[in-house]
Formats: sequence, C-alpha cells, structure tokens
Amino acid sequence: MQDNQLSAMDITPPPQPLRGKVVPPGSKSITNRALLVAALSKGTSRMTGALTSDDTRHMANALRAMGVDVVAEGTTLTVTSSGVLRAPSEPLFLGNAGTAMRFLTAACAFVDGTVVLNGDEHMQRRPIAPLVKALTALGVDVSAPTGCPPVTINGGLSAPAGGVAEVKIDGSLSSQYVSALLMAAPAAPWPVRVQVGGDAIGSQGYVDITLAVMRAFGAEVQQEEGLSWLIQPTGYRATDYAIEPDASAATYLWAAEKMTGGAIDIGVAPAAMNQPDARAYDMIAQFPHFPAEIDGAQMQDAIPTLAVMAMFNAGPVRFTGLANLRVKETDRVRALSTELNRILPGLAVEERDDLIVHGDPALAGRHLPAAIFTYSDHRIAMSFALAGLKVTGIRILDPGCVSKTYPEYWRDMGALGLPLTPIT
Ligand SMILES: O=C(O)C1=C[C@@H](OP(=O)(O)O)[C@@H](O)[C@H](O)C1
Ligand SMILES: C=C(OP(=O)(O)O)C(=O)O
Repeated sequence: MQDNQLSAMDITPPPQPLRGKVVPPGSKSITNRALLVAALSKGTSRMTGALTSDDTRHMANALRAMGVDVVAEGTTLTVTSSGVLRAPSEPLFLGNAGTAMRFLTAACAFVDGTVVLNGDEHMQRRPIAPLVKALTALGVDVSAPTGCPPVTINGGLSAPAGGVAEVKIDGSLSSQYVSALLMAAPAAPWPVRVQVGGDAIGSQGYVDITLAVMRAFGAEVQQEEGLSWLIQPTGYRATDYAIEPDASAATYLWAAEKMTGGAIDIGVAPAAMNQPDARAYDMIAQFPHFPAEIDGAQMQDAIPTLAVMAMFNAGPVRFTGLANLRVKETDRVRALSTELNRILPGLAVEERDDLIVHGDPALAGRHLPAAIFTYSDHRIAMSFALAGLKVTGIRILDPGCVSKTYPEYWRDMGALGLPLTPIT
C-alpha cells in the first residue's frame, strides 16, 4: 500500500524512547539548485546524496521536457545537457514545488520560444509577482496575470545599456526570487548585477546555499556592498557534487529524539550542515525550556516542528518573524493555530503574524483525540506526528503528502519505534 493511498495515519505514543540510525533524505533546496545549474552546464554532472521526492521530480521532469537528460539511480542523479534549455512542447507542471517554479521562471528567460509554467491549486495561490516584475525590468517578456502561477515566458533578451544588466528584486516575501535571478545570471551573455531591494531577504541562509552551488559549478560571483552581487557571464561547468542531508527533515528526527529522551543517529552533525534550518538544532536541544520568544525568520521551515514541540513546553512561547509562513504550501500560521486548537482549544493564539503556543508539560500522557487536517502540506503532517509522541488520539489525515520532500517519513519513524497504524 502506497502512503498516498492512505486516508490517515494513527499514532500511538511509543512504549520506549525512539532509537536507531536514520539518515534524512538529501536536501530539497540543494538538489533542486544542483539540478538546475547542472542543466545549464554543458556536459555531464553527477549528484550524489540527492533527494527523490515530488519536488525534485517536478524539477527533473521539467528539465527533461526542455531537452536535458536526467537519470536517477538510487540517490545519484546524472544530468547531461547541452547547457541550453529548449522550449517544451507543452506547459510544464510543477505541482507545489516553490523552488522549481521560482528557479525555472528566471532560467526560462534564455529559452528560445515560449514556456508556460504551472502548478497545482496551492501553487496558483503562491505569489510570484516580485520575480515577474524584476524580469520585466530586465526586458524579459513574462506575465502572470493573477500575480501567481501560471507564468508565461517568451524568451529572448536585449543587450543592456552600459554593458551590465542591473536588476533589483524584493526578496521579503520569498528568498527564492533572489536565488532564481542569481542562478540564471551566469547564463546571460553579459554581466548581471542582482541587488536586493525592499526590507531584507526573507530567509537569507538560502541565498548562501545558492551562491555555494553556483560557485561549485564554476560561476564567478562577486559580493558587493550590502545585498548586491555581480555575476560574470561564464556559464556553468558540469561537475560532480555531493548533496548533504535535508536539515528541515532532520528537525523531526532531532525533535523525536529530544521529546522521547531517545538516541537517533542521523549520520551528520548539525554544525556540519550548511542549510538555515540546521540552526533549529540548538533550539530543539533546549526543549522543554524554550525561550519565551523564538524568531522564525531565519529558520522558517523548522517552525512547524518547534510550534508542535512548544505544546509540551514549560511555558508559553511567542513565535515571531512568521509573515512568510502565510505564503508557503498553505498559510502555516493559520494551519498551526487551527490544528493545535483542534488538539486542545486555547493551545494557540494568532496575534497579527505571531503565533503564541501555551505549552504545558502536563499534557503528556493525556488522551486528546484529534484528526489533524494537513492542507496538503508535508510539514503540517510531519510536525503534528510529533504530538503523537506524547498524547494518545492523534490521527494525521492525508499522510501521503509527506512525499513532497520526505517520502520515507513514516517508514523511518516506524523503524525508530513509533507505533503507526495506517488507515485506508
Ligand atoms: O530557496 C529554498 O530552497 C527555500 C527557501 C525558503 O522559501 P522562501 O524563500 O520562499 O521563504 C524555504 O521555505 C523553502 O522550503 C526552500
Ligand atoms: C516552503 C517549502 O517549500 P517550497 O520549496 O515549495 O517553497 C517547504 O518545503 O517547507
């Protein structure tokens, strides 16, 4: 039985602390970056430790439709490309993969012909207007009439006056817009300067991994004052690249270890990870004595993990810096407050974009039956499973939605000793 055919997963608190070795799958963020820049490189690149999930399949299939050969064998992806993306014969469907949608929107500016990028009903509500605006200012013929996908790009560029193409991008809603422009830039026939306008970048650590992947594939990027980069028109060089395990996926394992007093070996030290969510480890380690306020701005995907843990914390926790969470796979601030309150009314309160969780260690051991609605959001499913470590009655609806980034989540949790009952 495939997880995506299940209607629910019932969770029973484990009789013993969770123990064992589970290495989380490869990083989604790094896999989709490496896939794209490998496709923009002439030759063959081999990525080891790669993720195979809905999000990476959408990226790989889109690249295949544009003439790139992508072969997946276990956790190794082999990409062979001419370095140029060809116009696909049909619209590209990218599901709810934010990285694929944003990164390809910029990269398709170089396609000779028309590309239509579309996604599922959730993706059609996720904003892309700031990126469309920046590309339009660069002279790209691109449109997204609703401000969200579908996006239509008629490739072709005109030479910039002054020899350097200059673009300003507002990255406050999503850092992926900034990453998208940066990764496309080396494929331009002239130097490109990418400058961040607006307040700041939503989650700057993701731009750092973008720059690391670009440089590994031969890009010449010069950091200028402030949030500005000058990228030379070098193109990319095919290379072999090792992808580290996914830090956001690791947060569920770190949390499960801490909440049960167990011992889970994930095969990599948090300090050795370069992804922003690795910093959540230090916070998880403080459970059940989280600080009264946690700023989620620079570890956004770890917030569902921390918010569900906070239900058992020794005091209330206010989560701040969550504005971007409202435009992820679903409005995660709303989803977290609604589902925490489904477990126990009054557990969570929204104040503007802040989320306050009124934790109580005494909730552990109680019977609090709740069928958690997951909004097709993998992180809502994976994080609320953690509530089932300590209370009876937790049922996760649509558990197969974990396939977006962690298809083996239930298998791994089961292997560590979490009693799970799949419901068909
Ligand atoms: O660049 C990336 O790989 C990502 C950036 C973040 O999104 P935003 O930049 O939209 O905040 C993060 O939530 C997402 O899971 C992955
Ligand atoms: C926000 C996420 O994904 P996306 O890449 O679709 O933005 C996520 O994985 O939590």
